[in-house]
Amino acid sequence: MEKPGFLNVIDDFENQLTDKKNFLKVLKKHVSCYENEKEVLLELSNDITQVRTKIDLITVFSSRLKSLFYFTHAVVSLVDKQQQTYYPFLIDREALQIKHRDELPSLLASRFFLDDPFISQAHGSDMPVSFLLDDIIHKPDIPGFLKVNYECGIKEAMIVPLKSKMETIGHVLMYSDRIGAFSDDFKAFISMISSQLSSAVSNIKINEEIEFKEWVNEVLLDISNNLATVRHRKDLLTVVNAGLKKLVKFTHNVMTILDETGENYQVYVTDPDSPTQKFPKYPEALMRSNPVNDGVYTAASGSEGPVVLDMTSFDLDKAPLWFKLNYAAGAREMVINLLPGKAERELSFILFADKKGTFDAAALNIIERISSQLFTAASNIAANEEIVNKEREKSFLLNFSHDIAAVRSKYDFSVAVEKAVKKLSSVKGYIIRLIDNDGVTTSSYVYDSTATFINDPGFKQMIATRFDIKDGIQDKVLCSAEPILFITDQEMRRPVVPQYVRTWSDMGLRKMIGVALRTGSKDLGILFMETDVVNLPILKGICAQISTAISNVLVNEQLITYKSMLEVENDHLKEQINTIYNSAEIVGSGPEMQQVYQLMSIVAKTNSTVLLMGETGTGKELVARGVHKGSPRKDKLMVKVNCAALPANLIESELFGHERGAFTGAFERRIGKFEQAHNSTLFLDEIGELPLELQVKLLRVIQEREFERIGGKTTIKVDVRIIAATNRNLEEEVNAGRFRADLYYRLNVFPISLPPLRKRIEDIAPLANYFLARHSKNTGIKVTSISGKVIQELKSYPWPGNVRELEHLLERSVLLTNGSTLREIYLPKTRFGKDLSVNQTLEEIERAHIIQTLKICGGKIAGSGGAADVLGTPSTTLHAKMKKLKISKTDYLSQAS
Ligand SMILES: Nc1ncnc2c1ncn2[C@@H]1O[C@H](COP(=O)(O)OP(=O)(O)OP(=O)(O)O)[C@@H](O)[C@H]1O
Repeated sequence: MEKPGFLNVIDDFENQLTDKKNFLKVLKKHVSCYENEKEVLLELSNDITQVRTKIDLITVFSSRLKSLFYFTHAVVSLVDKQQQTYYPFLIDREALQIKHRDELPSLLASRFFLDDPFISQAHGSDMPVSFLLDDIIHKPDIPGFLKVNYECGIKEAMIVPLKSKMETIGHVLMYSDRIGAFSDDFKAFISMISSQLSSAVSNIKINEEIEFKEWVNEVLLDISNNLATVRHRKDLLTVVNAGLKKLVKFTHNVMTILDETGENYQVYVTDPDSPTQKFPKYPEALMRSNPVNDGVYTAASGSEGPVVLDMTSFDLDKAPLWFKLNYAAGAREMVINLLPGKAERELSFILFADKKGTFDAAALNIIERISSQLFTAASNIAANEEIVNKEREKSFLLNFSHDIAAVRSKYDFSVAVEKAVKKLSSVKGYIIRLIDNDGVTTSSYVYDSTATFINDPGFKQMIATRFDIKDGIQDKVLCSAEPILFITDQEMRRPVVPQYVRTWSDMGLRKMIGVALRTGSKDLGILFMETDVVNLPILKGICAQISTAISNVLVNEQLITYKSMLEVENDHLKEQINTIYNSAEIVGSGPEMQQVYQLMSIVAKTNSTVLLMGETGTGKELVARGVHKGSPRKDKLMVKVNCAALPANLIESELFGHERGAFTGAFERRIGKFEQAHNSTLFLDEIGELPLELQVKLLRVIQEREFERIGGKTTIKVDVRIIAATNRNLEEEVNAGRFRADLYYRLNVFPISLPPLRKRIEDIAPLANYFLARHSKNTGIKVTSISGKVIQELKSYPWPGNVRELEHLLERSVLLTNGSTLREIYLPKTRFGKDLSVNQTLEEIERAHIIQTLKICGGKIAGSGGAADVLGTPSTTLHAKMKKLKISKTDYLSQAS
């Protein structure tokens, strides 16, 4: 191998071969110099082959080479063949002459073109090239680092090409602040080690590449591990960026998602460090839905893998808002990658950089690898979000159903709805319209009281107006099982625009969702709400519950109205009862009579026919008068006809009147009771006694309210209210053929049964006192009280003649009494069969009384009207007593005495 150092020695040697002595001296010196150089070269060679890292190589330069030659510092640059550039690869920072210059970091990060006037002098050459900086520094396109070196005092530079397989892979750039540093020796020496240096550099580069790849893999693995734990969308980019920022020099990023239609995309998740956050329009950009054919997204669709976009090449005016904001934040290059994998809705991953050329092949490779991990993470998040959403929906609807279950009034309802709807964060306003009773219009029921526009005159008018259901909007909602979305702008283009749509437009309500409110198949109304985001399951759940609540509130409101109506009516009835009770002087306040009063008050005001039933003397006529007095006819006298009192032919005339000469003895025209009772009440007492032939005539008057007098031709129309009374069982009379069924049904419109006195023992004392007071007042006999013994006796008596019998008994007894207290009562003997003797034992009296009562009750012991009932004792007690007193059927089923 030829060694330039050795040749130099020969040259020197040749020059100095002047004499023999000198020759040997020179030879010796040069041989030792050569030996020394050889040794150095060998050592250096050894060192270079040991080089594994940049530091090893730096040591070669800084200690080994510097011990042989003078230079200030050396830099190894590498060539990027593809881009035709070179860039610093290895520097000895300590020795660097320009280490304190501000430009250093940017110079170290820069790339320089191979055709610049500096490197082009040596690139492609096999030998080192040195030159004075003064000679080239003023040339155009001189690289910046050379200028800085020059400014720092560097005077000379040497470029040593590094070659591998005939190709220049880089250069050693050596600098010196002295002219003449790069001697031929130096050049020859560095030439000799240049191929070793090239191998060392390539080894370092390969090592570095391997290490870098391993590191990238490690970082990606880290990201992947961390992504596996991400459950929430908001954490997604934080986790990704923590690793990705180590690998790619992007500034920030964002992910987008397509909507259900596949025609629009919007932000899925943003980088928490995005510089666009500072812009006022940031929230709008977050919410905005952008068409996929907006020019930017279009560039990515259809392409497999990441697409790099030069942001400066877009027309900003036409670009989507998010693009403008990112541009304004300094982004100049972006890469957009549609996430691989089958997702329901396409996701994209977008990264921004402030410098063009940031996203090189290596960066794109990493972005592509991250994208597939992102897809898996997003799928996990989507699954998690679905679970969380379902849970949230469930608990939301549960809370709402709790609130709604407590709703009783419209106010409660509006509070519950407002609370629930406000939780659906995106709702800007809502209104519930209910279908009116006419079934063809709707009216506002409740609306969002917190909305900003509620005081607007247009809104006020909208809630005060009834709108036709068939307006193309409301009917559309009511015909649909699903919520319907109305875009206000589109609806405004209808030929006929409903007034409320204009109000939506004026209020800035852009998108209105209409949902039918119905229970079962019955439509109640519509919920309109303005919202961007609709959670269909929640909306449907809310509407189902709202519908139930509305129908409950409406029913409740109706009940409250009815209740207050009933209360008013009840008060009125009570008043009427009092009037009737007082004016008719009906005595008795026991439950049986209370019921009678109740019925009287209900029927009094009407024109209904009343049928009074009850034993003789129970007060049927009194009640008839009470009903009349409580009726609007009270100002006219009630007319009474006793159907039992007259023979059939006379009753007819009595009822309908006759014309003169109608029959023998009819000397004058007679006005019948029906005519007399015109505009008043006709009381037909003892109706059960009415002869059958007259029953037909009566039936006609009752049905047609018209009749003719006997012998008369003109039909007389009357307005008569009929109250009939009987002590017979009319049903039995009908069955026996003695009473016409049709008349019975005509009369039995409003039956009132008067209880016998024995069934209302509690009324006996008040009645007795009442009659006593009345009688003593009428007769002037001052008997003012009744002894307890007498009251007891009165209570024990069965009163077959009822109140009338009591009234008469009191009359008689008062006449026979001395003193102011009635102490003796003269109950009819016949009822007990024989006089009660003072000689009788209590047991005998009791036995006789029970037998007598059993006889009156026809042998009936238990049940209504039975002896136990009359005696006011439980039937079991009566049975026991009868057994004890040896009362058998023969005692009471024989002829009643
Ligand atoms: N609850 C009462 N309070 C005061 N007096 C009463 C009461 N019930 C009946 N009387 C009196 O008893 C008598 C008989 O009553 P009333 O003529 O109304 O009975 P009635 O059922 O129509 O009898 P009849 O079937 O025999 O015609 C009357 O003098 C009446 O004033």
